[in-house]
Amino acid sequence: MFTHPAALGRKGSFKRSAFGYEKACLNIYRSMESEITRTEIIKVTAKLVLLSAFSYYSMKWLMNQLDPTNKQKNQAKAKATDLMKKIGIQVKRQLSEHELMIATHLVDPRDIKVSWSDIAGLDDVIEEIQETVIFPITRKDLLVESKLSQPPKGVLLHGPPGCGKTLIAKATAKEAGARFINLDVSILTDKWYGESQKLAAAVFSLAIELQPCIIFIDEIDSFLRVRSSQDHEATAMMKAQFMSLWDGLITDPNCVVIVMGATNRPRDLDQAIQRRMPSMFHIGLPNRRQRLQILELILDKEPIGADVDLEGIAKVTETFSGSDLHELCRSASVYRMRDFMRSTTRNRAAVINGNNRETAEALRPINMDDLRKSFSKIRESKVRSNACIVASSSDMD
Ligand SMILES: Nc1ncnc2c1ncn2[C@@H]1O[C@H](COP(=O)(O)OP(=O)(O)OP(=O)(O)O)[C@@H](O)[C@H]1O
Repeated sequence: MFTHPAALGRKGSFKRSAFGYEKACLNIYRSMESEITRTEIIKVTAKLVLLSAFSYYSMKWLMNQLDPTNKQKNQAKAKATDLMKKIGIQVKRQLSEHELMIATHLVDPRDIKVSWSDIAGLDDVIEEIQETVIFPITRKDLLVESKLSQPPKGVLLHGPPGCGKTLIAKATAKEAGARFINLDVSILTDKWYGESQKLAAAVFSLAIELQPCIIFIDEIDSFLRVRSSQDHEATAMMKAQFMSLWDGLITDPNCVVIVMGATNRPRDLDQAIQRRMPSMFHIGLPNRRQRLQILELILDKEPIGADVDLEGIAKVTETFSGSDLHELCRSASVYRMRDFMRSTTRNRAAVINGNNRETAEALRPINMDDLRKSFSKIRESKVRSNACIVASSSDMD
């Protein structure tokens, strides 16, 4: 209990110290007696508020200056805002800076030039994708009662390179009228741990905000391959986090967000990922009938000579992917341009001077010889890269 010094005894040294103490207390009493005015309280409070605000913004500014990704974030913000304006996306809430970084990977549907009519020989796959992925998105109204007719939350396109996986993914986004995030996973893996986690979370929160939305991950195996004990701890945690965010989509039946992956090595994919991608489509090397359809499509609008035998080319191009067939036709087309340029100096000048009309009128159609030469060239380069090709250009005859 407090005892007033005046109440204490005043004897010897104790008397002296008690006297000092008494004096100090009296000073305190006096200062307490002097009244603190209301204005002074307001002034002090205002000073404190200003000081706190100044410290907060100074710290924030300092942190921004020290953040090495600050410039990148600002550029991403500007780019994403422009892109969303262009696409006509209006979000209900303010996007976080990580969501804006992911939004730079959005694809404007008007920029997707690929539709089903640009893909040949894959009618069965297209039909199945239409039934399982596209109609549940576009005809949601018809299927509102059913919990079983939701689009799958994961779709895997797998098969050898150059056979049309990316074409299918793009056409799916276009035909479904869905927003399309073409996720470059290096944006997640190149960042330090905390940042990667925020970005991974942003992928899903942005997709949910923009739904219906397709998150496309090309070469998904490089990101979500079988987990091993050699995985860096941060990588393992990142995969686990990605999967748990994905599970969030799966448990919400009304959410129309689909993760679509493409891979050349489906076996390298983690089993847990395969389970989350119940719709799997194999896009294999085209067979003879499919190769013919692809050649017909590629050369549809090109001038081709009467001697061109597409059946013959389809026959000998076993192990050619759609991409190889495209290259075969492109390089055949170069031969006719080369012939034209080498025939006269006037023609050469017409090409160099950009006289398009004169050049187009004088160019001969692509003939079988162009295609033969082109085939030999590609076959040779495939043999060099250890591809197994048994046919030769003479088999075309
Ligand atoms: N079925 C097809 N119909 C028409 N063109 C095709 C077809 N398949 C492939 N192509 C041609 O090959 C090119 C490459 O195809 P795409 O990028 O879709 O292959 P991919 O399977 O995704 O390859 P990768 O695994 O290397 O990414 C296309 O731009 C197109 O010119």
